[in-house]
Amino acid sequence: MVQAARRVALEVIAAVRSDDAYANLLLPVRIADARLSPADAGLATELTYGTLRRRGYYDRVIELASGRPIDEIDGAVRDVLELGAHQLLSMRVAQHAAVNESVELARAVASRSATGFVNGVLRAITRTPAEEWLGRVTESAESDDDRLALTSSHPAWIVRAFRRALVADGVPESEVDAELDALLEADNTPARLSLVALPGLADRAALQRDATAAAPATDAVTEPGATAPEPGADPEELELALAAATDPADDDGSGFDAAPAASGTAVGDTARRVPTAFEPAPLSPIGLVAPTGDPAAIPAVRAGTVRVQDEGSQLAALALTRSRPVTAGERWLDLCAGPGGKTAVLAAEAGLAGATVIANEPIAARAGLVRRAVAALPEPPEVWERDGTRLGRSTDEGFDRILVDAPCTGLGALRRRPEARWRKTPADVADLVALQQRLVDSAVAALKPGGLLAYVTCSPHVAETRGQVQGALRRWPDTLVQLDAQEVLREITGGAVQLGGADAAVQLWPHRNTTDAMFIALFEKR
Ligand SMILES: C[S@@+](CC[C@H](N)C(=O)[O-])C[C@H]1O[C@@H](n2cnc3c(N)ncnc32)[C@H](O)[C@@H]1O
Repeated sequence: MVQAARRVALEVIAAVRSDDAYANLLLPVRIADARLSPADAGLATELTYGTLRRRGYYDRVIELASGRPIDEIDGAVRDVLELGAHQLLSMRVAQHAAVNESVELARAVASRSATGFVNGVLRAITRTPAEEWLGRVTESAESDDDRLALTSSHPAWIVRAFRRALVADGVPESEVDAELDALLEADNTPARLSLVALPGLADRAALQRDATAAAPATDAVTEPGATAPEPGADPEELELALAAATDPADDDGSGFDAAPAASGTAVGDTARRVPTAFEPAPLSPIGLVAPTGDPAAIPAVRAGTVRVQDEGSQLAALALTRSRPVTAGERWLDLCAGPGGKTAVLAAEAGLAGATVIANEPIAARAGLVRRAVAALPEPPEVWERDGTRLGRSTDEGFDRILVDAPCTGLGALRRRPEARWRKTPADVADLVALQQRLVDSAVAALKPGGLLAYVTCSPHVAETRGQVQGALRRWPDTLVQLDAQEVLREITGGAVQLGGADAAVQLWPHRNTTDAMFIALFEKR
């Protein structure tokens, strides 16, 4: 009998490979189906996330240990080998348990001959210490970026894109290698749990009280299935999120930071543990962070007045709402709103200042998530389901502030989605850049003279960030003026934010700011 945690992990890893499943959506469902104990749920999460994140490295080790190119190994066998390699090289699992359970898994999912192969390869891995494997993998690299790609388990094109983005953000040549190392490492480290208290609806002190009240007296954990393993992951919402996430027009680069996919949080270590050690977020004036835990245990989260949201996303929304005082009656547009994380912040801020918000999201399932995200607001925003690229020319009334939180590669949020790095290709960048440009042009058309535009991505790729800013200023030389988003962010964070870049745009980084790598540029329409 294979331990249930390993079986669950293998099922999810296999579904990610063969059905393009999203681990952070599927895993909670499988954990609940298998009725895993909290300890096993934590183990299954570590096995799944760790294997998916580091599979690039494990594949090279498997090639070296087996003498076979990874592409020539059957997919199901490869899944088992990667899972076994993760236990042998990165976890403190007893070698015999890792090997024997892997052989049993191979027996269940592959041919009889595969069990011997799995046994042989994993035993070969055990004969060399983990540090030596690192040395052998490093030696097998053909260039510096190739070495970094292998050891940090990222595709080489992403390593190169990060290097260019760091340079574009003003990192001196002599410091780029160290920063790149730190950035890649941050992608392999689960994010802290990050929450936003919606302005006017919840406050940070109340949340800290709630969290303490919800915490059990001992270090107990909640029953599996008794609370949602991920924020808001009740079956209905999960279904919606799954529908949205599997929509081919979407992919996961679109920044699910407020829906169930907020899950890159450190659920692996202490799945379903009630978060207790809340602290005010270091940067966001409306944020809180906790090392780990299940936010669904907090009443305010269940009520929708407190939401899971990366701190960088909070700052992006606040950059638009707080860059200058709001005049009552202003009309705001969230052009690419799904699943609604930033809409909720915009709408809460608008509610306090007497502005109104319209949220737009063309994918119906994601528009549904936007409606849910704002359901706790006394006056929820109207939700449109239009193509944002055409919206600008087709609206009669203009808007005073527009957020373009553009569909992007999501390269800035890889720590939250363990498999995402293997799904992206350079070709995605070209398609998204063209779409982003059309969305910006549409937003400019929809903006009133004197209105504000925030262009935001959860990617640091230069073509999606500073390239888009330069393009917009080139296309709209007499219309757009870039504002100093760095100054705005310094103001919002009370000077706490550490920024690079000699220009007016903001690039946040996981290794520097402990946020996703959000990019924020602000413009005013003349
Ligand atoms: C980065 S996500 C937005 C995240 C969201 N602002 C939040 O904070 O939760 C980008 C969104 O743009 C949507 N999108 C894709 N194509 C679009 C289009 N042509 N017009 C408007 N939105 C679009 C995607 O479906 C996705 O929901």
